[in-house]
Amino acid sequence: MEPVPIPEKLPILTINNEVLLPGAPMKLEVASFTNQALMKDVLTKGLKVIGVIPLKDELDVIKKEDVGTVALLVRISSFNYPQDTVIVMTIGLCRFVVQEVLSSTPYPLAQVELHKDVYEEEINENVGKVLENLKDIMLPVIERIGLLPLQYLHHFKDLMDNFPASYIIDVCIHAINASFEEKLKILKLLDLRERIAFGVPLIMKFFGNESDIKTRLYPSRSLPNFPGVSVIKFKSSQGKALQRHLGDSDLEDLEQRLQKANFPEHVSKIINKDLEKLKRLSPYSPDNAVIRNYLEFVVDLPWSVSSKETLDVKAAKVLLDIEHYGMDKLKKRIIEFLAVRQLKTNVKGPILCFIGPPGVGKTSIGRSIAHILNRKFQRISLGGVSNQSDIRGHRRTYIGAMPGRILHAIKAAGTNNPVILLDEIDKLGSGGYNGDPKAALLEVLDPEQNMHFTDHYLNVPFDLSNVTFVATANSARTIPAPLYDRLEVISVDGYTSVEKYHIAVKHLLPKQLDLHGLGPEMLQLTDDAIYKIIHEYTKEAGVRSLERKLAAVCRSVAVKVAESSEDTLPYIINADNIEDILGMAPYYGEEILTIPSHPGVALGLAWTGKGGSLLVVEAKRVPKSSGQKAKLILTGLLGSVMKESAQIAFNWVRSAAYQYGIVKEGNDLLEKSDIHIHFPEGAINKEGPSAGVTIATALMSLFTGLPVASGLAMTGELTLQGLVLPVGGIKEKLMVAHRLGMKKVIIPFKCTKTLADIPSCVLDEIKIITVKTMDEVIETAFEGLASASNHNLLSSKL
Ligand SMILES: Nc1ncnc2c1ncn2[C@@H]1O[C@H](COP(=O)(O)OP(=O)(O)OP(=O)(O)O)[C@@H](O)[C@H]1O
Repeated sequence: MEPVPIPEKLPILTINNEVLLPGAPMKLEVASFTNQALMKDVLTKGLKVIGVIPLKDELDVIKKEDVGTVALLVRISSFNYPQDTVIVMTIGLCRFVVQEVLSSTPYPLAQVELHKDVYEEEINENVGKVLENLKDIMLPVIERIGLLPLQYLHHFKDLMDNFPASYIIDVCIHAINASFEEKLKILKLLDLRERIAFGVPLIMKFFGNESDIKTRLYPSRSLPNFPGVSVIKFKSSQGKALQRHLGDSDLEDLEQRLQKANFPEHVSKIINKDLEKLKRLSPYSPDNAVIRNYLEFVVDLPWSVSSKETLDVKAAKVLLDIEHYGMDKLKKRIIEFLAVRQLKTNVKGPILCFIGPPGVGKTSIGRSIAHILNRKFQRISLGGVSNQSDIRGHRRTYIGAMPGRILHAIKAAGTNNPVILLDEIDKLGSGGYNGDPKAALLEVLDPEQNMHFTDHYLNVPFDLSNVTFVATANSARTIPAPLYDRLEVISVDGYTSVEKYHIAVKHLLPKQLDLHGLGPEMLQLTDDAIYKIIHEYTKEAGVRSLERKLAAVCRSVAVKVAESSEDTLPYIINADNIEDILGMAPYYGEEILTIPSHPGVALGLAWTGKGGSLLVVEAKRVPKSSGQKAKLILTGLLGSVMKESAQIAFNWVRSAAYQYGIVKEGNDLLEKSDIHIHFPEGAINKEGPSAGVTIATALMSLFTGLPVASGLAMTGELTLQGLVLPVGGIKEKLMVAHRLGMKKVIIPFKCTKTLADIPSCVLDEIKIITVKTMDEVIETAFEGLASASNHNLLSSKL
């Protein structure tokens, strides 16, 4: 085998908290920008050696006289999931000293001088003896405590024989896992005698029993002196021996694993071909790492490993109740889904898709399904995935090619029948330059096709028909239509304060106490403290922020418990002292918003993927510019549908103005001044038709000068005829109205049936008024004043 040429100009990889010593193997994770740039060049130019310099601080730069180690690159693997990472397997060859830094971008390049250690025939007999003894002592210890990875241990003795004896001290220091500072000092000591004098005590300290090891190391004299040490030469062929050994041992290991794996027939053929090719390739060929990574991925895939499914519907009910509070409708549907599976095992059931706001337990219900079925669970986040290759992998011809997320998840699960949760399916990006991810996902979800799913990287079909897919989304509106067709959508609603309280007490708090090593004997939260967190510290449909706040309380109390004596326990957190931990309540007094004191203001209810929210509508007359026509001005980051519904509401009011006595016959509202309608929280996108009735009510209030009844909110689409059409998200809207203490809510008549889903505590406290027309809305909003029969009364107010 050819010796490795070591150039005088070396590209430099910098590392922190670690030191690569000559003779020692090391796995380096390359993350920094400059190091990644270097690895790119290594891959494209096929470099075999680089320089590695340890830096104390990430921000340090390399300079003249720095000492580093020439590193032989044994293997490079790259991953882009879950994030871009390159892992490099290296072995230190010899020390070098930087003579000049030639450039620093995109990565440092330095003129170096290789350090020639003293060795061989000229080495003093005493030094040689010490090193030999050290080797004899260290070998069994290294073997016993597993200080080196198994595959290196195997050839450790051979390596020691092949390497210059001067490396023994370096390898031993590496093996005893000395501190960063100690290793750095060893690296910088260019004189072998000094290295031995500094290193041997460290090794003795590691063994603990100093006197014994000292006599074994130095049988003839108490301390060595090192006369006669002179120059030695580094033989690069010695590095080769090391590389060869490492390469072979890995290959043998891989071959054995491939033989043991239970591949389907069509896969075995391809694997054998690749394995033969790998054996023929030089270890320096860039193809070597590519084929090796591929084979390692293939062998790790669970071709024939599956979990044994246990399904007992009765037990499933109990488990669902233990793991989740409430969610009755959802639990019922899951039980039906499971019951069908129990009766007909090979059924290609629907793909359940849980739709609801963040933090309502969609992911954790998916985990429970896996638990019930006794299968492994994996979650794939589809948010922002815009390339087909994310799902289906890259072809192996690309540098840094990777399998797709589906096979990654299968590999991580270790079984071929896990439950895979496709999270945020509504956030799937639309086709990138590399193909549409939707098409790939459709194939994954299609029971007719997914038994032959072909990932581009794997390049042979993998059977996905045993995988149970479950999906989640925040809103059904944005799920691509072809995918929506394959899903059975189940909505998971937000929680009322009472439900949140029970979830906190039964699930979130015990979980957080456990995670922080606390028990109820150390920390107790009173009910009013929990309600205060729910009402004043969080504003959400789910319970994610609530869980975070409870974690913050546990963290803070954990510190106090650690510092205090037992007689001060338990810490009782109540509504008064919670501010000491969580700071001022951010949503304190939010209900004040719900009192529209000025004419021209009305309160609507909106619904987004994040849950329900209050929508304030403000209308005002403003002087028009002279000589210009009066106009309608709309502001508040509105989508096109919302702009249109504002136009409809305005024109309805315009046409009904005479009937309501707002203008005299033949006059128009838009004659004298501009009308400005604004939707506060102007930085938040607003879209949809459901604000129609609210806008019309705000305008009626403006033109009549009558404030809208207090504690009233509304939702409904308005037509030009003045009809009120049904809208979505009624449950979420009523929940937010309840949270904010609203007394009355107007909803379209056609939404009456959705009231069956609303918790009784909400219906008990809010009066629901169902309407078919805008006239009925006005009747309620102005408490009877605004009906046509009050024509004259209104006219007199103008
Ligand atoms: N009904 C419930 N009973 C017990 N715990 C719950 C319930 N609902 C939510 N949780 C807990 O709330 C936390 C957040 O839930 P999870 O992560 O499943 O929300 P999600 O709906 O998947 O949110 P996202 O859409 O943001 O992914 C988890 O710790 C979960 O266990």
